[in-house]
Amino acid sequence: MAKMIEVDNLTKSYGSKRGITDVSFQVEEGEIFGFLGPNGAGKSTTIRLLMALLRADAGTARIAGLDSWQQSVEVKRLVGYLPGELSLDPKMTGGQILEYFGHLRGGVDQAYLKRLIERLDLDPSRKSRQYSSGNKRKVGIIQAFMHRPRLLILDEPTSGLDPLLQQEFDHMLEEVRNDGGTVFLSSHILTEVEQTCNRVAIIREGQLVRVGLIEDLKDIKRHDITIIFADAVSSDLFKDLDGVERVEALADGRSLHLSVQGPADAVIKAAAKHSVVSLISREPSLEDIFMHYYESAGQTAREASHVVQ
Ligand SMILES: Nc1ncnc2c1ncn2[C@@H]1O[C@H](COP(=O)(O)OP(=O)(O)OP(=O)(O)O)[C@@H](O)[C@H]1O
Repeated sequence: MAKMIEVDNLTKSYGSKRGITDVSFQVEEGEIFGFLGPNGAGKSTTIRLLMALLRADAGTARIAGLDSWQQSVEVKRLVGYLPGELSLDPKMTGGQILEYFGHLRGGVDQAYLKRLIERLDLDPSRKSRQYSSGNKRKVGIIQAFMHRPRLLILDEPTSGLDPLLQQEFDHMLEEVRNDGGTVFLSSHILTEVEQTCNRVAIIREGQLVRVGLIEDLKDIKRHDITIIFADAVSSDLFKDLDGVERVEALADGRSLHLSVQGPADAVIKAAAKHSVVSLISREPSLEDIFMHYYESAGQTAREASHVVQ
């Protein structure tokens, strides 16, 4: 399959501040590729280098075989780009802004644009200064999709979108996938990337720590589960179960807090033998997951062994 994105040893520092170092990965045409990392990891820097909004200190970025920096005009033509922070003219309405982007690009199918506006439930008649951050994000998403680009580069596209709109956005990605389009999207939320992407690169402190299939993320996937029982239940009943890494008995004597890696099946079955008042499961932040996963002394070897393209 053709390579849509090829990044080779891309490096950028901001003076003495770290940006990204030696980042290399490839995205095939037709992939929905996730770029996952905690805040400040270097996602936006990588994306801005891909879009030639920044110049690399070293390394290259190519899109559809074109050099991002040398052939930036051609590159921008074939990409739909959603920046992390979109600045919109506060005096213009959403509709005027989209019309303006449409003129710049040319050839925008007006019926498709209208459908996108309806699907994301945007009121295009309001001035952008009146828009909430979620509405601004909608304008950004629509302008990225509106000319049906071969490649979508989306920097944290769903931040600020409510869950229903996130679902609609997922459908839009699915349609792009079915039409053979390619998507590169960044996120700091593991579950979000899991739901929409087939492959993922993980960046941490400016360096790639992994590139692989979503299925291969099982070992870093964790859940924090809190179970409140009707009566006291000993933590010993849970500590040796499959996937349980840690159990803590809370001060009320009836609640347990567990950190579970992988499926929670064994925990749920063990809990069901008792009277459960409530069970709350949440995904820890990527920062927490990384802190746990990479805290061992063999960090470098472990990271290096996972960078498989
Ligand atoms: N213009 C800049 N000047 C100085 N340092 C910067 C600049 N832009 C980014 N950095 C630094 O580069 C590193 C990577 O930032 P980047 O914005 O690429 O991360 P990110 O993964 O996109 O995170 P976020 O989701 O918080 O934007 C951070 O340490 C950040 O402080």
